[in-house]
Amino acid sequence: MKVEHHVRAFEQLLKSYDGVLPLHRYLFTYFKQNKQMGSSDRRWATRYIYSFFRLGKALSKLDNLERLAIADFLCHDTTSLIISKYLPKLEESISKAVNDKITLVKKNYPTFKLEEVFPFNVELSDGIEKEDFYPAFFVQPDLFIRVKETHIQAVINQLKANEVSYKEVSSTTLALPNGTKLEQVINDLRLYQIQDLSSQQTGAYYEPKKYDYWWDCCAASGGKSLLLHSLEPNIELLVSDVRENSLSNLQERFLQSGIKKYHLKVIDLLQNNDQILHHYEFDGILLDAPCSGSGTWRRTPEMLYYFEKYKIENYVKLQKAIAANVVKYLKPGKPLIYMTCSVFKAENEDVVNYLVDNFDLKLEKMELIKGYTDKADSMFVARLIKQEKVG
Ligand SMILES: C[S@@+](CC[C@H](N)C(=O)[O-])C[C@H]1O[C@@H](n2cnc3c(N)ncnc32)[C@H](O)[C@@H]1O
Repeated sequence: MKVEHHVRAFEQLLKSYDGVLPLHRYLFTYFKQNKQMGSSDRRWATRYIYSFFRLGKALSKLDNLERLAIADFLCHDTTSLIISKYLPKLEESISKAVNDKITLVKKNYPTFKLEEVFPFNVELSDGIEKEDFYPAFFVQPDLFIRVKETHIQAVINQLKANEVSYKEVSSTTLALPNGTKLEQVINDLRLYQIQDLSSQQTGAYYEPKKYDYWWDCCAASGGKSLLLHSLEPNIELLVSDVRENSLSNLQERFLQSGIKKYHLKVIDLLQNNDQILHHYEFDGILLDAPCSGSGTWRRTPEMLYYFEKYKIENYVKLQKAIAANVVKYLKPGKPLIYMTCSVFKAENEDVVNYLVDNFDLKLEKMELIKGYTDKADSMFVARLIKQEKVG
């Protein structure tokens, strides 16, 4: 295959994509419409476009193909026709560690600035080390599954039988190579849940008790609810979201997991919901808020290229409004678990401070879970306790 062929396929794809749809969904339709592309074409085009976006806005004055070669060099340990043609001097270093490759790129392109990979001049949450955070964008995260402790050996046996490599992260978590077709390997869907490591780790903040009544108020397809349920199956649970189709996915997943007893409502938390909820009082609320998703952009690197800073403020408004609307349904002494998959302080600590300043809430603990050191997403989680009324 000729390099010109690779170049043409990449350029056409880049020109046609505008950042509106998530890239993986766009590619699915694009390849369907471009049936002349064989499986090898599709594989290379996918690799190149993802590599390209992982470079964010770094070296933006260079020609796109040279940028692509640099990006592909940083993201992969096997070479490509584009690297051979546009970056021959670095090709022999392809298998070096990412940080060594970054040093080489800096030496050859003195204008290369790592901070332009994540080009948002915005304060990050406490504890993020930029020297680890930025290079992580060149490394594809793993696929994580959550498994019941009692089932983990059965899952491992099936992975071994199918020669799928895995890492045991904990007694309930396995890391697998991204792109593993799990449904072809493990036929019993009840045995595992796909859930990022950092999402799983938020569970340490929930602390549900037997017979509690919990509300997952931005439940989407139920990832956090399923985690909550695995921590304490004897709870009553209300799940809600503004998007009805997400809740259909949730129903499907709950069914597969054998969970039959729960309440489900479509609720828009920007509206007054006293009519529907006036008699509710919860022992715990999970608020996994809509957010920029900046902690997950290693999986969706197109966002490094297309996200616009002004949107952060819109998310913050949404987060504050939703939180304000749910706190009143929490019993005194009980926790609101505020979560985002953002690394921006404005969506994390600043929202928590707003909640503490404006409502009867006391911060018990909060943390930015740094997935970038574990080939995972990053998540923020805070546990806030509603104060007992005095007098
Ligand atoms: C980060 S996602 C939740 C993910 C989910 N908890 C999980 O673990 O898979 C945020 C959710 O908030 C929902 N949302 C956005 N605006 C909302 C609103 N006004 N009222 C209720 N839910 C809303 C979105 O539909 C989305 O499903």
